[in-house]
Amino acid sequence: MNIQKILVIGAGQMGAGIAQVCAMSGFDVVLNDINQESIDRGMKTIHKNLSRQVEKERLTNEQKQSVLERITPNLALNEVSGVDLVIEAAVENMEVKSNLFAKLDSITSEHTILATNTSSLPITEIAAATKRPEKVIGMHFMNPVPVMKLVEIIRGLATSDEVYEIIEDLTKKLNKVPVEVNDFPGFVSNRILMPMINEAIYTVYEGVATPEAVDEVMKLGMNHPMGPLTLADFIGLDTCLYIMEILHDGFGDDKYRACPLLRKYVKAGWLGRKSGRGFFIYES
Ligand SMILES: CC(=O)CC(=O)SCCNC(=O)CCNC(=O)[C@H](O)C(C)(C)COP(=O)(O)OP(=O)(O)OC[C@H]1O[C@@H](n2cnc3c(N)ncnc32)[C@H](O)[C@@H]1OP(=O)(O)O
Ligand SMILES: NC(=O)C1=CN([C@@H]2O[C@H](COP(=O)(O)OP(=O)(O)OC[C@H]3O[C@@H](n4cnc5c(N)ncnc54)[C@H](OP(=O)(O)O)[C@@H]3O)[C@@H](O)[C@H]2O)C=CC1
Repeated sequence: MNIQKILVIGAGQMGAGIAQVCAMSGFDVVLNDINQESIDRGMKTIHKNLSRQVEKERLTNEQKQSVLERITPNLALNEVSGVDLVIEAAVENMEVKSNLFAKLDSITSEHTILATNTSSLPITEIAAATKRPEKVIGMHFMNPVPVMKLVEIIRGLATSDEVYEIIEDLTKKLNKVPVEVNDFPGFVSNRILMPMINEAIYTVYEGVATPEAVDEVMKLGMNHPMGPLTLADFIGLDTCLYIMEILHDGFGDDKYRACPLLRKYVKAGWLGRKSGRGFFIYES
């Protein structure tokens, strides 16, 4: 199948990044969200990223304009047609994703592949909300999408070989590197990354060190590009908490219990960079 038109759902940090890289690789993109403000914010981020590429003389102004023209913002899923692939990047919540996939199943053409950028939820369960589980697949991009090379590709129980190959091929066309992993909570990336972030939060919670000190240790001592608490703020503390809960629930092992300090911050609306405050404070 020849993919030409891609619908990206959710214009948050991941959806905007995915829309940008798809448009930069020549695909027509529809960027959907339930909220006009999120669409505006997402489009502004894409503009900013492309302008930086123009300043660095990696793109011409004309190329920037044609990338932008390939992205159509959208607030009404029912109005979208002719889509070959959907990449869903809405909030990390099974109920939201199941409802979305059931709706997508009823409004898209029979040939349309339905991919999810979920960072931890079971692909098989999301696929079960549709009547086309063979066409449902996990396509897990990393943040920031325009920079990070990896895409984890996850088959659900029923995902067909043909769909897997189409998505692997598409990932390469987006200049990313596909790595296939099995459908287990958190896949590989977040099964390893998130317990480290959670442990960094426990280290602060138990008074072992300040957030600044924890991050310095991991940056200077382990050569991580960002300390784990800066990274948690960057990912979004709400998303980190959802992922820990999915790991805890999915494996039933207390080693994945979310730190109470993480819960407290999320309850306070301290979601990290996107809300202006998390472990650190950010200027907007
Ligand atoms: C939660 C999940 O499910 C899975 C996940 O995504 S987990 C998160 C995975 N991501 C990470 O671990 C990121 C860790 N951090 C990093 O790799 C680096 O800090 C970083 C790439 C984000 C920034 O790199 P840096 O060297 O510290 O900063 P900087 O020099 O400003 O940026 C490097 C490049 O990235 C670009 N960049 C940085 N942040 C960006 C953003 N948010 N969006 C787009 N581009 C960005 C810069 O423009 C720059 O590009 P050029 O080299 O082309 O000029
Ligand atoms: N943050 C990260 O580092 C990574 C996240 N992911 C995954 O990507 C997904 C998105 O995360 P992220 O971009 O960080 O989250 P954000 O909170 O930045 O963005 C999510 C966006 O989706 C919108 N949304 C919520 N429900 C719907 C819906 N039913 N239809 C359309 N849009 C909807 C939200 O609108 P509103 O704000 O109005 O609720 C928001 O604009 C999650 O599944 C997450 O686990 C994957 C890899 C990395």
